[in-house]
Amino acid sequence: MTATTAEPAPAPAEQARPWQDGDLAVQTRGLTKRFGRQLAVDGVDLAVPRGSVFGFLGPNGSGKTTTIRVMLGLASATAGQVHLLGREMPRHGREVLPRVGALVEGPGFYPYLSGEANLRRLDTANRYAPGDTRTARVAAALERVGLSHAAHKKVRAYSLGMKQRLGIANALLSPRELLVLDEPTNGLDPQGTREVRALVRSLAEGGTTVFVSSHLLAEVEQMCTHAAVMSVGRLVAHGSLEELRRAGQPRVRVLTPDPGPARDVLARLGIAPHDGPGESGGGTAGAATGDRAGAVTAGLRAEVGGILDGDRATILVAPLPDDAPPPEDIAAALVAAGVRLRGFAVEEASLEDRFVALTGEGFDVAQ
Ligand SMILES: Nc1ncnc2c1ncn2[C@@H]1O[C@H](COP(=O)(O)OP(=O)(O)OP(=O)(O)O)[C@@H](O)[C@H]1O
Repeated sequence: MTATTAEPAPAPAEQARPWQDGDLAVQTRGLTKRFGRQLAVDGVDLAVPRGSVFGFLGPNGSGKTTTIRVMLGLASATAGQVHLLGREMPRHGREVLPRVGALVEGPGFYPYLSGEANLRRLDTANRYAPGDTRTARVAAALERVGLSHAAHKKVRAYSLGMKQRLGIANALLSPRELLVLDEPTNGLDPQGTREVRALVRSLAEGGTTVFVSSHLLAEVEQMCTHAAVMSVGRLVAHGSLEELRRAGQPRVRVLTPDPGPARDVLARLGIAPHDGPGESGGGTAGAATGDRAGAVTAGLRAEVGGILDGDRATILVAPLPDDAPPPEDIAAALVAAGVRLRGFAVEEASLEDRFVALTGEGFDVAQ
């Protein structure tokens, strides 16, 4: 279909795997896009369940917009295939695209026209949109995004958040089975961000599949039921948020004035603590893993209260391998070896830990 001959054909087993078109709003296989020598999208296999709010997460430049543009037929793939709403793209674009609303790099609005006049103009340009229902559809779309009060205001007087919502209203002018929103909260202030996130959630409640890209992990956690994570053009994780959380490696956290012997015991059990700054001064616990550990350190300090007085203590943090003994046995082994314990915890990895581990980059977790 979209593929050129630049890449090898898929293996026979790949071709035999059936497309799950009944259940999936978007499915890609081996999707690849090259710009000259740069591989912007590298063999991406996406499966977006119908009815999901699907977060497409990745740092800047990881290939999200390029994937979206190829998905929608705005750019051609170098190799690979895309099915949108069960139909192969771009071959069936004419049939499929009227059922897909998209906000990619924002539509061009005329600043000297009102929001309503802009939507009418864009709807007129859509040859699939029936003219006799235009007025009602424009009013309904403005209402849907909470812009009825500003319908007759010139767009140049709109805030960035209002413009973004107008862009979403444009995507909603016709009934849509799938909405594709590329970084819809980018550049918005906190109020605009909250409005757009609430809007995305409410759109999904109506049964529309929403595919939303973001570089903000917190945003995806708040809005989405499923997510895929991109890193340097490749898909590095994919699934429901629950599955992604479960896939994280739990870790053990030990607060002790005896870090040396504690390390030895952990090592005997096949558990290797991260190298941290080691012991801290001033009678407080030492942070072992940088910024995030700072918050945890404060928590532990509160937990152990006054017993830290006058002593030095260290927090050791280590990922727990699958075959590690149960937590009670680890604690017992530490105590049996004479390690004095002031705190001991086994905790699940957060999604943030997991994604940082997968992409090798920090996500902006603000907002
Ligand atoms: N038209 C183009 N020509 C050449 N390189 C491009 C083009 N479009 C994107 N790229 C490159 O492809 C890579 C992926 O870019 P893309 O915009 O898809 O990433 P992204 O994850 O959407 O990032 P951002 O959040 O910053 O938009 C980047 O290195 C980018 O510079």
